[in-house]
Amino acid sequence: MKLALIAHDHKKDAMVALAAEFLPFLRTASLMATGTTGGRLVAELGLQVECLLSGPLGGDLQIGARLAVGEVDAVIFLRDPMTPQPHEPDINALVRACDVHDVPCATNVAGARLMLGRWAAQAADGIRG
Ligand SMILES: O=C(CO)COP(=O)(O)O
Repeated sequence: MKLALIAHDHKKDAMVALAAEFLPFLRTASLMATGTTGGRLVAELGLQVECLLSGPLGGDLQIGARLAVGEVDAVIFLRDPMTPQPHEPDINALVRACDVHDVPCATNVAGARLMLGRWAAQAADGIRG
């Protein structure tokens, strides 16, 4: 499973808590993230994460480009709906790329829990054989 993880500043604590909740599964996944989000996941949870550019510097676009060529299976993008972002066009481009390529995209914790819960259970079933 190739997962992209992205969180706006006010959602970064929630992303770290979510990742902690699903740590065993996430350790088995191939992770990429925008720069600051990824840095926190590495520093606070010891996850292996390919850290791309920070979102405002083009990280969302990098993830969108990777997704367009089949290198991303799902996106968890904890957006902050209350704060205007200078790179709003990049954010929209990434979410649009998910829709164009029919890649699952959770934009809040509840949706992300549903996705991760299902995949974690599938992975556990696979391990049980
Ligand atoms: O701005 C972001 C996504 O649009 C997130 O970027 P950072 O993870 O670098 O803060």
